[in-house]
Amino acid sequence: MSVALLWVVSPNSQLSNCFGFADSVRDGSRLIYSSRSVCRERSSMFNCRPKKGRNQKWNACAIHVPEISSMVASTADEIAVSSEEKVYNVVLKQAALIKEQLRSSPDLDVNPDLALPGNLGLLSDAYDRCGEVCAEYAKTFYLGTLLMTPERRRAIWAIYVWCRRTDELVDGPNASHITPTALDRWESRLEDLFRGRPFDMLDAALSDTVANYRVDIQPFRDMIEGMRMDLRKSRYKNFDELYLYCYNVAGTVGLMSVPVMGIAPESKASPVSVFDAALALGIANQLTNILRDVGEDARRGRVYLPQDELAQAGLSDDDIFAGKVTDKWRRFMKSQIKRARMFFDKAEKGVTELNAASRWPVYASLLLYRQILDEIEANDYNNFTKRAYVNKAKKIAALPIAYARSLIPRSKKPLTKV
Ligand SMILES: CC(C)=CCC/C(C)=C/CC/C(C)=C/CC/C(C)=C/[C@@H]1[C@@H](COP(=O)(O)OP(=O)(O)O)[C@]1(C)CC/C=C(\C)CC/C=C(\C)CCC=C(C)C
Ligand SMILES: [Mn+2]
Repeated sequence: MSVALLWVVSPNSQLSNCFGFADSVRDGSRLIYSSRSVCRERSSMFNCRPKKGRNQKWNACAIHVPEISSMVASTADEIAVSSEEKVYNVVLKQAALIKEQLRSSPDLDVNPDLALPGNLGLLSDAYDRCGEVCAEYAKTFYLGTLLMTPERRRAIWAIYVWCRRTDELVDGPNASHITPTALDRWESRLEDLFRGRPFDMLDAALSDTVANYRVDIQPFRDMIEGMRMDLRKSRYKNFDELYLYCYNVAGTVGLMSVPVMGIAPESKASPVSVFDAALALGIANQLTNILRDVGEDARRGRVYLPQDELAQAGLSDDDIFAGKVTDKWRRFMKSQIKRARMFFDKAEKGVTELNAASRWPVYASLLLYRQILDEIEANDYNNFTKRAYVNKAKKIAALPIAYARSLIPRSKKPLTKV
């Protein structure tokens, strides 16, 4: 006989609340847990974790938050490890690396000159080239990086360029020739550059960056895994699967960036909560990207929206291919937008914990990307034939707002205490 332990860990307080035990848990008429099967509701706002009781093995935890949760179900006593849990383990590892660094050299978050002296000129050219690529592909973001210290700025450019090149493998002009083997080769190049053996000058810039900052290889490997997912998959069963994809292709960017951007020395937030906020920004951006590109992706035979949520809304792939904005579609989109906004809200709380000079580009990208959701609404949810975009005037207006917000001191109530 198994029971459900209703366990909620609030991400903002790290307080755990046990809500009690049950044989079955229902949300209205929907059974979300029964003692005969293990069903776990996942949510990003509430970390549900299984706990062992004194005599009982608690099989599940459950709390239903319809807008942000999805279900991972398995049979018998086995507990399926959700994507959120897998990703959270990566977050914990990144936070541990930063903590270790703060312990060993609390005042020095950059180890400035690990580069070989003879190569400094070449290295500087390599970083300059990264800056040029960044300016070409992401002008606003590039402008934002100019406020950062020169060391941080060039390191972020190097990360940007590696991410852009990785994305181009599956999204660029040669995408149709990209095979899993090509991605394996890209991954061994990554391993090499982390060992100080870069393949080309752009890799050399990243090689130098990862030698100078506590940047872990795992998020980079995971991004390549996201690209593999794009090669083998064009449907996502539920939000759990989509969450993993979003982590791989975008949440990873947040995890790579925090060690370079730096946590403010006066921050009282735990490194875990800052990485968690960075992860949330990546997830929010990717969810927004998916909501913006529904029509475009469908024309490439891809549907990133969770299949189970579509079905619950009475929709199917055919409705997406038909591309008709109906009330059902509007309702569905409203709930998807709501979830994306929740991730943005979570991310926003973390921005002020970053080093002051790194906040502006992050805030700017958050405000600009979040506005795409407003534009989808303004288009009456027609993301089949209309591309939601933020016009130049709105973009320009967002920049001083982002700047002003990045100057506001950290909130008195930190994300989570250390
Ligand atoms: C300040 C800032 C934004 C820093 C990030 C710099 C950086 C290294 C960016 C790399 C971005 C990149 C090229 C990712 C490859 C995969 C990809 C294309 C992801 C999509 C980006 C949007 O790009 P676009 O609109 O051009 O999409 P299309 O290719 O046209 O479809 C993504 C949607 C996600 C990118 C993810 C981020 C920008 C997350 C950034 C998070 C942080 C910097 C963490 C901030 C820290 C806290 C505490 C909030
Ligand atoms: Mn897209």
